[in-house]
Parts: sequence; structure tokens; C-alpha cells
Amino acid sequence: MSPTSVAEHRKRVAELVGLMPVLQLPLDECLGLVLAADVIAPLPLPPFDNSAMDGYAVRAADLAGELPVRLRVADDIPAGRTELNALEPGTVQRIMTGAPVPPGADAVVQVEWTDGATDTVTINRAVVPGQNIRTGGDDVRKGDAVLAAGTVLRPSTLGLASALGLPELPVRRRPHVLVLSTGSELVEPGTPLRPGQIYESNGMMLASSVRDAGCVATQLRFVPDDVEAFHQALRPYLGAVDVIVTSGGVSAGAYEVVKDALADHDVQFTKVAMQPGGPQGSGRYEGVPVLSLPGNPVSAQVSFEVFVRPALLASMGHPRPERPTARAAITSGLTSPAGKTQFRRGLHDPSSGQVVTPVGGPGSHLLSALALSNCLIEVPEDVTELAAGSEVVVRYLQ
Ligand SMILES: Nc1nc2c(c(=O)[nH]1)N[C@H]1C(S)=C(S)[C@@H](COP(=O)(O)OP(=O)(O)OC[C@H]3O[C@@H](n4cnc5c(N)ncnc54)[C@H](O)[C@@H]3O)O[C@H]1N2
Ligand code: MOO
Repeated sequence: MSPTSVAEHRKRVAELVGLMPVLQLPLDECLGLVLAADVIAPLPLPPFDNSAMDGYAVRAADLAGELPVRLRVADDIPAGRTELNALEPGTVQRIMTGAPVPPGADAVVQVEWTDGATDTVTINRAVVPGQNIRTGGDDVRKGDAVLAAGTVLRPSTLGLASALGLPELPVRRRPHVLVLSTGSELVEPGTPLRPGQIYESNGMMLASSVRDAGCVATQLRFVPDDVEAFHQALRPYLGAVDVIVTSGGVSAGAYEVVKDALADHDVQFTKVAMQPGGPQGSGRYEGVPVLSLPGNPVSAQVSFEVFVRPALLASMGHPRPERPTARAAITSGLTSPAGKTQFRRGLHDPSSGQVVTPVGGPGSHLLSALALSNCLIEVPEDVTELAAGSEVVVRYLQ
């Protein structure tokens, strides 16, 4: 059977995960989510003419003569005042930043240009009409399409939605991902390790990656290498999760529990033309999309980056589900297997003149090299050798 290409498998995974439904979510749950419809401003911003300075609301014409001038302070307007008295000619009203400008006033004199008095104020400098007034609608007009569908909700966009008085926004919800690790050799960190055992690490790494992509993760670790126990372990989650991600148990050994349990369900096991991350499973288990990643830690994480993360981001309507890439020259030569896209780990420093340093070798057990990297170096299928200085594509990991 000829291997599946990386692009084909990526497409299959994205189609399996599909699009999450749209719902209205409170703003404090929206960070990182994607707006599903345009936002039309229900009011102007600022909503009313207000003062940009602490000072005195005036008629500019009253300061046009000889200075300094002494004027009666007829009122005091703190921010939040909802009822105003019109400004009579020849008087001023003390006003605070953000407070509404009273009818009849056409400028604000900042307090530093006065003696600051509260009964009769001495003003030393003139102002022009409009000075220190922030006009209603200056920033946003009522009815403006202020945020477009497809916008990723960041602190500033959530601030804008709040300023417009919107308590919630329409977004595609976060997928809930069950991260399941199998393997009888796996032991919980914090407990003693016996010969032949290792600490479980893929679950933590993949669940963190799910959360880092803005999704919800539940970890299910230490499922024994037993098909019936595997089915039992999954059962409680079937109505509750959107995607199942497994690691391990998909290659050619005698005890491949994931493959054995899922192969007679609607899950295909294939070899993808890549290294690491060759053996991959994908399909549906009782209707739930399931993505079975290989167990070697680097293979699992690279598979997540190349297939799962873009599919999860696309499911939330993200306009750019792929990590950003750059071109850089490698600082040392490397070799790569023929017919496979190789994803080597690297350190890329854009400030150092677009070079990338390979970290560690190609082995898919080299977790510490992955932990020290900030990018993947992509070596195309048809390239088997690259000399130092060759240009490669780097895909950021953060
Ligand atoms: N005869 C063949 N053997 C293997 C092939 C092959 O084509 N023919 N492919 C190799 C490749 S490539 C990979 S990748 C692995 C994939 O193996 P599995 O997905 O079946 O994973 P396991 O055998 O369960 O584990 C592999 C390795 O990773 C460690 N592991 C697994 N899960 C975890 C975990 N949650 N936390 C930490 N470490 C984990 C496990 O102990 C093994 O060392 O197969 C090759 N073999
Ligand atoms: O394809 Mo495996 O994922 O090299 O290590």
C-alpha cells in the first residue's frame, strides 16, 4: 500500500473534525475564539460629547478678550453625571475627564491653565471651539460594522464589544477533546518507577497542546493494553466530547490496543509519508471523530502540530489555522529519508539573520530536543540531503 501524503492526511483530519456549532457566549469566555457574524454598533462611541481633560467647560467666545479672565463656576460635572444644566454665557462649569459636556459649552480649559477655584475661576489661556472635547461618534458611528465575522477575539476586540454594551458574542464553541494514552509500561509521574516502566508524558503534552489551541481537554491516562477495557474506558465520554485523540498502539507490534480496538470500527490505519509520525489512524468511533497518533513522544507531538492543531483551529472558524512559517538557512547539514517529509526540530531566531539551528537528531524518542526547540524544520519528500546554509521552511511551534 503506498503511503498517504501529508497533505492528504491533513485534509482527511480537517474534514473529520468539521465545524463547531455557533452559539452566543459571554465575553469572558470568548478570548481566542472567532466571531461568527459581523458586529453592528448599537450605539456610537463615545456615546456622547465628553471632556478629554479635567478642567472647565466654557464658551470659547468668553475667553476671546483680554486674559486672564474671571468667570463664575456655575456647576460641577463629575464623570457619570446623567442630568446637565445648560451653560449660561459668562459662566463656566467645572468638569472632569469623561464627563458629558453641558449644552452651550463648546470647549474645555484644562485645570492647569486656571487657578483651579470652585466659586469664581481665573483662566489664563484661551481655547478654540472644540478644544478638549471628544465628540460623540468620533471613534465608532452607530450602525458601523465594527468587527467582521472571522475576527479572532483578542483583549482589544473584547474591550470594544464591552464598550458597545454587548454582554455576549456569536462564536463557534471550543471543541472538547478527550486525550487518551495507552500502554502497560506507563506510570504516573510522582509514583515509583520499576525496571521497564516509564513515566507517561504524551497525555500531558497533548492535553496542553489542545488547551494551547484554545480547546477544552480531558485526559484519560493509563488505559490498559486490553481491547475490552479500552471500549469500557471510552464509553462514558461518547456523548460528551467532540474529538478523541489517542497516542500509542498503532504500529506493527503484537499488542496494539488502539489499532485492535478501532480497526473494526470506522477507523483507518495508514502510513503517512512523513518522519516522525508515520503510522496514523483516523475515522469515527461511535460517530465521534478519532485521531490515533503514534506513541513515540516526538511523533505524537509533531502529528498534533501537523494534523490536529490546524483541524481544531479550523473547527472554530479560525481564519489562519496553520502556524506561521518562515524561510531560514540551516546552520548545519542534515539527511532525510527518501519519499518522506521530515520534520526536524530547530531553534530559529529571526533577529539573528534568518538562520535555524537543528536541535538533536531525527529520533522520535528525543523529547528533550523537542523541548528545547521553537520550530519544526520541514525537509521535503524528495530531498535526502541538505548542506549547511541551505534554505528550509520553518514552522513555528509557539
Ligand atoms: N515493526 C515496526 N515497528 C515499528 C514501526 C513499524 O513500522 N514497524 N513504526 C515505528 C514508528 S515510526 C513509530 S512512531 C512507533 C509507533 O508505535 P505505537 O504508536 O504503536 O506506539 P507504542 O508502541 O505504544 O509506543 C512507542 C514508544 O512510545 C512510548 N510511549 C507510548 N505512549 C507513551 C506515553 N503516553 N507517554 C510516554 N511514552 C509513550 C512507548 O513506551 C514506546 O517507547 O512504532 C515504531 N515501531
Ligand atoms: O514515524 Mo515514527 O513516528 O518515526 O517515530
